Amino acid sequence: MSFRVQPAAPARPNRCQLFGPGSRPAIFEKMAASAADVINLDLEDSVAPDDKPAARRNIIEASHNIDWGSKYLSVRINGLDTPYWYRDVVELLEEGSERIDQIMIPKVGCAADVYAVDALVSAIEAAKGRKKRISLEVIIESAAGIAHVEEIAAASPRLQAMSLGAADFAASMGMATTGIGGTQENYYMLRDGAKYWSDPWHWAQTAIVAACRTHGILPVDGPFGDFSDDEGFRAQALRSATLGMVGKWAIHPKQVTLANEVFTPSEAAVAEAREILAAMEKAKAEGAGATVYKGRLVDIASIRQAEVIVRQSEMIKA
Ligand SMILES: CC(C)(COP(=O)(O)OP(=O)(O)OC[C@H]1O[C@@H](n2cnc3c(N)ncnc32)[C@H](O)[C@@H]1OP(=O)(O)O)[C@@H](O)C(=O)NCCC(=O)NCCSC(=O)C[C@H](O)C(=O)O
Ligand SMILES: [Mg+2]
Repeated sequence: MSFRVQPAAPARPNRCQLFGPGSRPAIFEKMAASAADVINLDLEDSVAPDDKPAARRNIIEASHNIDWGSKYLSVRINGLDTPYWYRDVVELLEEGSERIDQIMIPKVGCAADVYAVDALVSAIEAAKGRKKRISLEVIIESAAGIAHVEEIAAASPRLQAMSLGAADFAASMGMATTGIGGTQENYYMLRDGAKYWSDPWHWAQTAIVAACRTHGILPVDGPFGDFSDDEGFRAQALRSATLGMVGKWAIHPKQVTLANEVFTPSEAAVAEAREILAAMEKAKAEGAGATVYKGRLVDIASIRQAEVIVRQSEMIKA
C-alpha cells in the first residue's frame, strides 16, 4: 500500500439510482415508494427546454411535500454549457427544502466544472443558512470527462459519487452505436469463424473505478436503455459489480429490483467471505500468512477482498 492511504467511500447504500423526469410529478410518489437507495429527479435531458422552469417548481415542491423516507435525494441539473444550470442550483437551494441531499452534475469535462458548481452551492448555503451540506455527484459521459477522470474525482470534498453515462459517452466518443450499455452487435473478436462478444464499456468503467477508489468516491454504472431486457441488464450489472462498481441506474421501476439483487452480496458470498476470514485467523494463530481454502490459496490480500464483501453487506443491513 502506498504511504497515501486509500480513503473509504461514503458509507451509504447506493445499489440503485432511480431516475424520473422533473416534468412528470405524477411519478414522484411512486419513486419515493420504490426500493431504490437513491432518487434522481431530472432537470436535464429527460426534460424539454420549455418545461425546465416548471420542472424546477415541481422538484422544489416535491422536496417539501413528499415523504422521501431514508432515500438519498439527488437532483440532476443541466450541463454547464447550457443557460439553465445556474438557475437550477439557485432555485433548488434557495427554495428547495433541506430534504435535498445531493446535486448531480452531468457532462463534467474537467475539475473546474465541479469547482464552479461547488462555489455556487457554497455561496447559497452560506447566504441562506442551509444546515445540510449538499453533496455532489458527477456523470462521466464525454471524451473530455474520461480523459480527465482522475482530476475530476479529486475536484471537491463534496463529491460522493461518479457514474458512467453510456449514451452521451458513446455520442461524444463517436462510437458507432445507438445502444445504451450492454452488448453491441459489432464489437466482437473473430476466431475460426465464431464471434466472441467483448465489452466496449469496460475500459471506461475501470478508469472510473480506479479514479473513484483513489479518491474515496462511489463508482456507479449508469443507464441500461432497453428496459424490456432483464437478462441484458443483469449481465451488465454483474460485470459492473465484478469491476468494483457499487450500483447502477434504473430508468424504469422494473430495473430497481434487478439492481438491488446484483449489488447486494448474496448470503452465500457473505458466508464464504466470513469463512475465508476465519481460515486466515486460524492461519495467523499458527504463524502462517497464507493457507488453503477449498483447494485454493488465500493470504493476507484475501482478507482485504473478503472484508469488502462483509462490509458491503453490513452497511446495507444497517
Ligand atoms: C421510460 C419511461 C418514459 C417509461 O414510462 P411509462 O411509459 O409510464 O412506463 P410504464 O407504463 O411501463 O410504467 C409502469 C408503471 O411505472 C410507473 N413509472 C414509470 N416510470 C417510472 C419511474 N421512473 N419511477 C417510478 N415509477 C415510474 C408508471 O407511472 C406506471 O405506474 P402505474 O400506472 O401505477 O402502474 C419512464 O420510466 C421514465 O421517464 N423513465 C426515466 C427517464 C429518465 O429519467 N431519463 C434520464 C436518465 S437516462 C439519461 O439521461 C442518459 C444518460 O445521461 C447517458 O448519457 O447515458
Ligand atoms: Mg447523458
